[in-house]
Amino acid sequence: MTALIRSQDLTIHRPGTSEPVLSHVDFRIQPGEIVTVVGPNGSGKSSLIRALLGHVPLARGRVDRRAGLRIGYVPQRVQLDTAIPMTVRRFLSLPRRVPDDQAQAALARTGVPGLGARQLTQLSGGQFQRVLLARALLSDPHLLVLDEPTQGLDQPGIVAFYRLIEDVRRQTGAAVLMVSHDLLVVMRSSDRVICLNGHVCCEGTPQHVSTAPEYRALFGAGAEGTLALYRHDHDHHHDLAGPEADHLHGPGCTHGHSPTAH
Ligand SMILES: Nc1ncnc2c1ncn2[C@@H]1O[C@H](COP(=O)(O)OP(=O)(O)OP(=O)(O)O)[C@@H](O)[C@H]1O
Repeated sequence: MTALIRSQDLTIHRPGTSEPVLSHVDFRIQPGEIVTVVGPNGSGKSSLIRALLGHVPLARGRVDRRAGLRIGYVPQRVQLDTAIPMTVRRFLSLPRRVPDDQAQAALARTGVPGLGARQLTQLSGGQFQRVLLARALLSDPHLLVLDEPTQGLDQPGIVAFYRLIEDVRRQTGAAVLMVSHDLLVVMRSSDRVICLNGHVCCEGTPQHVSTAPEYRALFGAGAEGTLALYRHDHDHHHDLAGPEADHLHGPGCTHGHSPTAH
């Protein structure tokens, strides 16, 4: 298998119910690819990530991970016990002790050299995200998985963080799977974008997706960034001014298209 991770018909239910959170997701990520998952709140982005990592049970379908695959994961939320003082250096050695030179190299690579002695609670949001990324890089991963890595950052911080991700990909060759709400930056930085709303609504290269009329219908005319994400509704009809072939539907995609809708 050339893909690092592949899912077929991935379906997950809300725990203890038969209510689907995600249905029939066919997914794959190739070595070196940057793939970003976008979608409204509650659309199943984090659930997809967790299912691909094997952290939640599947109701149906399968996930295959390449044998020996090393993954560096930055979860959406990291609970810090602020009552326990912890330096960046110590944090980098959790759960596995790493030598000083590796810790320093990881911090340097993510643009925060010399922060080792700093308390975690004294970091800015952007510095903390970079420390999390440094920790994820310590295992020399084939695949970096980042769930909303730029939440809480301002616009320059977001742009700088994505630039860093691209640098890391270039330097290490690691593939990157990200969840993001930062549509404009996503469009610039990703090889492929997947739009979820309980199922795969559409996917493709950013260039392809951003020029498709269906993209404008999904994300707003002009695709004016983050706000546009909240304006689309996949279970409404989409404006169909172009060839429908430009808009790839996942299996189970239930929304219709109409030249007159919206
Ligand atoms: N452990 C859980 N128990 C019950 N429901 C859950 C659990 N985890 C997720 N869900 C539900 O599954 C749905 C998808 O949640 P998920 O966190 O995957 O969405 P998301 O797209 O990542 O959202 P956001 O953009 O807000 O982070 C939501 O309706 C959520 O309430």
